Amino acid sequence: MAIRIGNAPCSWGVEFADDPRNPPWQQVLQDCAAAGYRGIELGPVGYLPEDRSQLDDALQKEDLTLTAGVVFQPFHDPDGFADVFKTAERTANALASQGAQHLVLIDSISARRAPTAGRPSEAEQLSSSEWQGFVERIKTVAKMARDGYGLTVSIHSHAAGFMDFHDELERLMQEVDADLLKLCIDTGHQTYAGFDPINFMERYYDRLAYVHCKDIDPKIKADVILQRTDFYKACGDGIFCNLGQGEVKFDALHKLLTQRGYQGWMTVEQDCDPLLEVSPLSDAIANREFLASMGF
Ligand SMILES: O=C1C[C@@H](O)[C@H](O)[C@@H](O)C1=O
Repeated sequence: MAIRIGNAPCSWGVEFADDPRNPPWQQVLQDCAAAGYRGIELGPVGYLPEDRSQLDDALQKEDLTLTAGVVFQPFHDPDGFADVFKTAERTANALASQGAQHLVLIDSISARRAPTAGRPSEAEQLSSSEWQGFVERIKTVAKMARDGYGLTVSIHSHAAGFMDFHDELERLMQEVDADLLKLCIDTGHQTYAGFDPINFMERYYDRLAYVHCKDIDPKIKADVILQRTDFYKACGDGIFCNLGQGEVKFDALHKLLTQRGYQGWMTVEQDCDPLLEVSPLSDAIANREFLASMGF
């Protein structure tokens, strides 16, 4: 199996399954296939049909494979964990029923962290007991998905959550068993957080399970850091740009992945705000063409 390229519903602005601004899911599958991708992520569970045969038919119609799913939820919040766990189980079930391998865990955006996205030295830290609970909740979900559904579970750092900056990801890697928790590198979020995703990937290559491809506009990043802009405004300002137009070194990514013989999916994600003037289909086409020009 060579490197295969997929996309994800968030590139069409889909972040919450019940958001009335979401495009019809059939449209997303159709666009994704038309733009040249062979795989699609699940998106927030409940957006794509949870009925197995309905989803089967829809994927087959577009010649798409379901690749992975994210649990983008507040792992930092002990009071919300029952809901997080239920969402994770539904996601794991939907993935396993389609034979998708990857479950990706992401601590969602917190009001305590959004104001300091991109600025590790100013960001509020979890207390030591909060951190312990946070790690336990990640482990609990990972065990459920690995042992109950046979999935490969990885952590994904994300701007404005409590698993974002280099030291946090490093600490988690050290504290959680490699058999339980793998790594999903997101080239955009790690660049936004101020560290080099390719270096980190190289260091932890043995734990690399899956890759998300995003790019970051360096001028907008510099400006949001200087102006102390919060995460939401940074997204609205267009910090996540088309692949190849930002500072991520996709040539180095290609070199590393091919040298190491990476086999599996790599997913393009270009988060967009559906309230702005966006063109997900043309962005998806441009991103696929760019990756092809890099040898992917
Ligand atoms: O993996 C991801 C899931 C998305 O829904 C999220 O908004 C995005 O930033 C991301 O990296």
